[in-house]
Amino acid sequence: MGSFKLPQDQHGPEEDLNSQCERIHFNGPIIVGAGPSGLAAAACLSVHGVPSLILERSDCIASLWQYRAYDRLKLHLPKDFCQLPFLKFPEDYPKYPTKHQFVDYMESYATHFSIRPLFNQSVIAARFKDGLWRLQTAADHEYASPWLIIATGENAEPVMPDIVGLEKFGGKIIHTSSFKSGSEYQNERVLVVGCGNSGMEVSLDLSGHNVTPHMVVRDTVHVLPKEVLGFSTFGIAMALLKWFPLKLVDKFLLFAASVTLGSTEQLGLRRPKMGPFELKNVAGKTPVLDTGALSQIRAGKIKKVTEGVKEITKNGAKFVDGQEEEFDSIILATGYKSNVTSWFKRAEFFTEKGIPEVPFPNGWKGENGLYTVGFTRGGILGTSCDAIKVAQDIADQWGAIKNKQAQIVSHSRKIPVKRPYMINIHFERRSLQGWKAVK
Ligand SMILES: Cc1cc2nc3c(=O)[nH]c(=O)nc-3n(C[C@H](O)[C@H](O)[C@H](O)COP(=O)(O)OP(=O)(O)OC[C@H]3O[C@@H](n4cnc5c(N)ncnc54)[C@H](O)[C@@H]3O)c2cc1C
Ligand SMILES: NC(=O)C1=CN([C@@H]2O[C@H](COP(=O)(O)OP(=O)(O)OC[C@H]3O[C@@H](n4cnc5c(N)ncnc54)[C@H](OP(=O)(O)O)[C@@H]3O)[C@@H](O)[C@H]2O)C=CC1
Ligand SMILES: O=C(O)C(=O)Cc1c[nH]c2ccccc12
Repeated sequence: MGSFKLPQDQHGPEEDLNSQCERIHFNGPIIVGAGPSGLAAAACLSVHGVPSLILERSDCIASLWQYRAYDRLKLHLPKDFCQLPFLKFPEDYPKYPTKHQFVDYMESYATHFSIRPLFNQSVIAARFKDGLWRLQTAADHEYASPWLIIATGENAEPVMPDIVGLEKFGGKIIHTSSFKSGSEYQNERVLVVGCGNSGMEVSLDLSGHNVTPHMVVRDTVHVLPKEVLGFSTFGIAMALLKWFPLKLVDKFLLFAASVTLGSTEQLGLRRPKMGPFELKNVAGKTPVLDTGALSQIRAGKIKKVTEGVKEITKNGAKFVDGQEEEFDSIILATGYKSNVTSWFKRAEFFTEKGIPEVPFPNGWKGENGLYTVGFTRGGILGTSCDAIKVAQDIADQWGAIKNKQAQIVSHSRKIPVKRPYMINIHFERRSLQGWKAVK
């Protein structure tokens, strides 16, 4: 059962979140977010016979993949590492499914497990009161449940950089989450800020559409081949990690990268001191898996801007190295961030960046029925690990509650029960007047 505390307000004001809103009580866990993590959590729970309710801010599942991903996006890890628990990708899918195939898979996943999220329910506040998590949505509903599973993801909001003069720019500025295709930029002069997987692939896409983008590389970056001798680099790393320490695996990957890609340093892409997988674990910085951008940089079809942007002007940018260029459009490939701290004010569980303070593999469980899925820095593979553990943990409590309730009904007498069960029963009896129940 872990560390259970007496029910008390953990955060938020003493008074109700919003006394005017419609109040809905759900007996099973409430999941926030209908991306891969929320769906995996719901599916794993349903396998244990535990009902769950998903609240999703968007109007569809997997909104990151449906609305905020560019046209040419494919999984850059092989499909074996990106499938969700209990349902494999279709046999005929390619090794690296397209975003459309991934979305189709997730639609089938939701259908298979009868997952029907409530859409247009953006959670804007959460607090724990009287043994229950209470969630307020922008749609003026308040939901209550003994369990809260946060599955809003590491990529909930775009990071907008604080670059001097950005507001003065006369052309178009977008974040990569709104980028669809280089075809919309033909013959334009484009600045891409950032050189992670998004910046590299957007630059590559632009270079295929008669654009020679300038890509800002302000710091160090690890670029790895997507595959070595036909085997995915990620797969190789996972296999080696079963036997060898992380640092040694990183050394091997860097050797493989130098053999297959040549020296990236010579192209002006300096490598961080820390190895690629260690850096991903420690700082969440994903190495770039090269899908072709490197050869375009080598060929001069993607121009690198080292040291960064000093200032954006009305017509272009001034760079730290003193150069100045004119641009028609700026694409911010500056990454994403969690939004948890904006609605969940529980400082001791999440870092200020909105990811669990305790790193993977132990960040999935908090106190008082709080859980997270998908904040692992390990992509969809990490999501699956979390979802299985969270569901098992809740299923154990659920089973115990159901047993106790059955005993109470059959014996019609007061049975001494441990606190969590008591709270559930206490809650059902006393605190729910005026709340609608969802079955
Ligand atoms: C472009 C891109 C490509 C990627 N490719 C891969 C890959 O190939 N392999 C891999 O393993 N990982 C990849 N990742 C990592 C990626 O984060 C995961 O693949 C996956 O989408 C994470 O799932 P998630 O459910 O945790 O988060 P998300 O997919 O972001 O889903 C979270 C959901 O929560 C909703 N939400 C957010 N805030 C609220 C709120 N307050 N109230 C209600 N709902 C809310 C969102 O609308 C969203 O639907 C990629 C990431 C990006 C950005
Ligand atoms: N095909 C796939 O599967 C893809 C997967 N992804 C995944 O999505 C996630 C997000 O990737 P991505 O969108 O690339 O974001 P990342 O966070 O990985 O990269 C952001 C980039 O922007 C740079 N940056 C941030 N602020 C500034 C600034 N003010 N000036 C200059 N540069 C700046 C960062 O530099 P610095 O490092 O110095 O901070 C970094 O190069 C990753 O996990 C990635 O792997 C993304 C695209 C495709
Ligand atoms: O693509 C992503 O964003 C991921 O998080 C997947 C991922 C997890 N660990 C990695 C290590 C190297 C490259 C990608 C990933």
